[in-house]
Amino acid sequence: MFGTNLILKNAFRMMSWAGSGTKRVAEKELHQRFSPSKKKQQQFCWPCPVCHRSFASYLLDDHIHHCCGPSNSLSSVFRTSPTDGPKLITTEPPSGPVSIDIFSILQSDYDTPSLPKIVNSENTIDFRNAASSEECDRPSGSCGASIQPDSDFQLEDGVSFRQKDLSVCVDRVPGSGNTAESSIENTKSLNSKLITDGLEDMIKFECNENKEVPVETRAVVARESMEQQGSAEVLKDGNGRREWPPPGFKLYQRQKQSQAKLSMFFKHVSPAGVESNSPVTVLQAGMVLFKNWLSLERQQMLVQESQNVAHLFHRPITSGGGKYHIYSMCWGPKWNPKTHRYAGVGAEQPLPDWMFDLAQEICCEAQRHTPVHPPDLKFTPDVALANFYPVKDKELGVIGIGGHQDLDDSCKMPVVSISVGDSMTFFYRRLPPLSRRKSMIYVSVDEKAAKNCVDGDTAHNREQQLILRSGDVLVFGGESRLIYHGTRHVQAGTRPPGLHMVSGRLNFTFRQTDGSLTAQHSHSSS
Ligand SMILES: O=C(O)CCC(=O)C(=O)O
Ligand SMILES: [Fe+2]
Repeated sequence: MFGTNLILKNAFRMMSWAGSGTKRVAEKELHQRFSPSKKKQQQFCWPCPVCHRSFASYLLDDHIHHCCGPSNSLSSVFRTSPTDGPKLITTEPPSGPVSIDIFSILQSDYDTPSLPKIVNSENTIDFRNAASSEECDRPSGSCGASIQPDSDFQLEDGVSFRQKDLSVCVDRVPGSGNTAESSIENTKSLNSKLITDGLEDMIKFECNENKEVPVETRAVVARESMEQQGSAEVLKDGNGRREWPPPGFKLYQRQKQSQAKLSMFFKHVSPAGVESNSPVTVLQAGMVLFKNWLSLERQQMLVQESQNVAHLFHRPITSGGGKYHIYSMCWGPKWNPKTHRYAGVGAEQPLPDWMFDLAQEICCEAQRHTPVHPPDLKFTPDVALANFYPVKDKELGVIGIGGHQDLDDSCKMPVVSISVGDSMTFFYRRLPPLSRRKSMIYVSVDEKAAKNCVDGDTAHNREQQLILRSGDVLVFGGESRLIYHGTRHVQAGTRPPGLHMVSGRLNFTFRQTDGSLTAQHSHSSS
């Protein structure tokens, strides 16, 4: 729509190991130069679900033990029952024991973030400064490596791995423009391929039939800026055994491990979410994240506004006739949950002025960082959609919104999204994945980009994930207005202690309809 080419040219840049010009530096020196300080290793923190203080991931387990007593007592911590209808939100401070769903934090299942693990077993992967990109979060700029399983497979985004290939992933610091230099110790003859993709560089070392990644291989990834350097080490035992699935990976469907099926195993094992430490991050053109932007007071005001209209929250109907596992309501034009259409006349619930002002203020701020709308226009939101995500519950099943594009409203204007309450993972891609493109109507900002993507999923279209916490604000417009996005796993007990709200997450999205009041709502089933 804005004539933007979404395909990153030269996304796959071939780098020959032998001819890459990578500086060979003595191993010891590499260690000193590229191993991040202890402080950096500790950068990635998780909040304790009970006291909400943050701890380095590897300390959290211990802390929870001290904070809540022995782990068996945690199992008796009560869960909140599913909230519904008018009882959606409480303005009363919680009394009695803090309500947490400790299992969703401590246990790793396919839609629950696994705590980062640093595995040092003999025959598997030893991450010098972080964990594998596929299994958990890494501190920004760090890297992880993994030896591939005993069969060929293809990642969802079309990157294929042959047996024994090695991959090393490094977070990119958004906006830095730096790409990684790579080398692999002990190995002179492996081809390496650099796959650059938004937030991440992945270096794939290709083995051929005669050459495989030798025992005790050290892959070193160097970056131009010292800040972003790191190293990862991959160890195999003398027999070359590897653990399958790799630590932290979960096979969620036991099927014949054909090449096609293997890719399914990797579907939900990508990091639980990229956590940005900086207050403002331009994630890609037209998409900006403001961390902890909204004061607790204004978050509480949004909770209160939702409380005032709690009776209007309903479970929207999916296109298949089922019900979403979330509760929604809409300020502005009346939105019909059955037809997924705005009624257009007679606002059922007018958008409060202060919320309008807030959305406009955020949009102006976003526009200062990246174009989220045409410069000659002003964002005048007339719709605010509130979604309430209860914590995961047996009855409701998996909570979240499946991948979709927001097509109901003016695509010239951005979507301004505010998160309040428990944290949740937000995933996005530039276009729907190939598998979904066959079954859904999708829209691309740029015809050419869509055409280029038609035959496969390029690394450029790789899924990215964010953890949206209470007070975080995300704006997507301009070139990112039609991102394919959705939400998954609410992290119970992660909301700020001062926020008087039951477990779960509230999300507010402000949009401008521009009279396009009959467009079909595009949510897929959750
Ligand atoms: O909850 C969120 O962060 C996203 C909600 C969303 O995508 C939508 O309402 O269309
Ligand atoms: Fe959406």
